[in-house]
Amino acid sequence: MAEQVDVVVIGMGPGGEHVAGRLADAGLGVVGVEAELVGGECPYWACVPSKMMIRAGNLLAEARRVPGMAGTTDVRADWAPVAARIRDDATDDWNDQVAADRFTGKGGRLVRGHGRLAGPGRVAVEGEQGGVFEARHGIVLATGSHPQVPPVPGLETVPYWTNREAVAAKEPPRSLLVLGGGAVGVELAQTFARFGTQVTVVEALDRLLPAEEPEAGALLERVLRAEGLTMRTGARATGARHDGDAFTLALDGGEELTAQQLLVATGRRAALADLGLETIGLDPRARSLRTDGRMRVAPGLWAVGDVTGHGAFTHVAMYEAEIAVRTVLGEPGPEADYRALPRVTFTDPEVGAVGLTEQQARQKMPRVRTGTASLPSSARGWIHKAGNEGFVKLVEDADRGVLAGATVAGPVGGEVMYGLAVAVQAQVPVETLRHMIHAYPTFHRAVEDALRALELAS
Ligand SMILES: Cc1cc2nc3c(=O)[nH]c(=O)nc-3n(C[C@H](O)[C@H](O)[C@H](O)COP(=O)(O)OP(=O)(O)OC[C@H]3O[C@@H](n4cnc5c(N)ncnc54)[C@H](O)[C@@H]3O)c2cc1C
Ligand SMILES: NC(=O)c1ccc[n+]([C@@H]2O[C@H](COP(=O)([O-])OP(=O)(O)OC[C@H]3O[C@@H](n4cnc5c(N)ncnc54)[C@H](O)[C@@H]3O)[C@@H](O)[C@H]2O)c1
Repeated sequence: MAEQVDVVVIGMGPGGEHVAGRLADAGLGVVGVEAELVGGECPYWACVPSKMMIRAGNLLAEARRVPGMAGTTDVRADWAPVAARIRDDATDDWNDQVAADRFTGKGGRLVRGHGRLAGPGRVAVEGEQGGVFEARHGIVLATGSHPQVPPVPGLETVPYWTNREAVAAKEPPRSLLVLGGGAVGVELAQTFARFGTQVTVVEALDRLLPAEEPEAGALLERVLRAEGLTMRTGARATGARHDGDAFTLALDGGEELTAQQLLVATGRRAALADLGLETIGLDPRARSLRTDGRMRVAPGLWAVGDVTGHGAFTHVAMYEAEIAVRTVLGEPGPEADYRALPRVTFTDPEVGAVGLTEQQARQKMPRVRTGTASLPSSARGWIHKAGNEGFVKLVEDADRGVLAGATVAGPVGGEVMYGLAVAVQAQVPVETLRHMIHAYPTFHRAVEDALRALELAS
């Protein structure tokens, strides 16, 4: 016998927790189904602990920049406070009681177990608290994503790390192979290297962060090499093995790389395989769920977060969650709009980007102009000196005279990018940006230089 409720949310990561909490606050009878920890990947194994690691690594890097700028330092890295902070402050030793109480405190009902669709409007939950629920208003799918592991022969048999083991590490490995030079790979590679790990990054494509502007990947590769990391871009792994002590990756061309640990950071795959999608006529092998502007997948079924394929970011999950909430509650508001989607890779230099890259814009728009300015040659970059690498790149839809995208790499690049995100979202004319006053001597003044370069571009 199915239990009648208003809404069932499957997956209580950032997206699902937001939907479930807001709907419970609004007085609906909400069941939140969670197989692991309420809060999902972001607070326990991803954004939050990785940014704590990065903060610690950045402190070390800044201290190492003191000589020649402000005296002398004797820097001895210690992972213990990082591991303790992740265990105690970030994850409560991977215990979600606070998050669970936050949801039930709003009147929600948390059901721990694996949820699966069981026909239209029905969810079956496996687990001690399991059962079958019939949702009067509808069901929200927010099951997030899993690491995608490439079919490298031997890889499936070795005890590699994913982001989960990396953020839970009690000490940094002596040496680390990082397979994949995307956001996870470069953030963690740089951090461990700053704590003394010998790091080699293996990226199949010809540059790091291949989804971003090529200039960003080139800059990061240069900086990471200068920090002592080994880079193998354009390298395909053809085999993996582990002899009990060390991992070996064979590359096409015959080279073999060996290290104490191997981190696989080759992308994520939406968690859709075991969700009963076939019971409502959807393909369980789909890479993502197709949603309309109000996050609807089908009548009475919504999806938010990594499963929608609009960008595997917490801010996307929460943005979509709020739209889904408004849809369920019948509240007015704009539909989802991804034109000004911001991304920040928290390396040092930080890579902030919004909207389209130049290549994406050229595929969509008849006339594109770009303008780039170098940060070290701006007044603030020159003053900043050590650690000033970076640039601003603007991509203009030249027929409309508005920005289609922008990238800011450099110190606090993600923060500097915000002004440009507003410009992309609000379609501020480039002519208006050109006549703004940019405070002196800020990093964002390099935007003015990039606007000048844009004007000179044909
Ligand atoms: C190392 C790393 C660093 C990152 N850093 C950032 C960052 O700095 N900024 C940023 O914006 N994003 C970052 N991300 C991405 C971010 O973590 C995700 O985009 C975000 O967590 C997605 O939220 P979600 O709600 O869609 O899914 P998830 O966080 O994946 O949560 C999904 C939840 O659903 C549960 N679940 C799945 N299937 C079922 C089922 N059938 N039944 C019950 N429960 C189920 C899971 O247990 C999980 O708790 C990072 C990712 C990684 C890997
Ligand atoms: N700061 C942030 O916001 C942040 C940080 C980390 C992760 N994330 C999110 O999580 C997602 C997943 O991150 P990710 O870095 O795992 O994925 P990704 O898709 O960003 O990068 C994966 C990289 O691995 C490479 N690759 C794939 N197969 C390979 C192989 N066989 N050999 C060598 N390289 C291979 C790809 O070319 C790509 O460069 C990101 O796209 C992002 O949405 C965000």
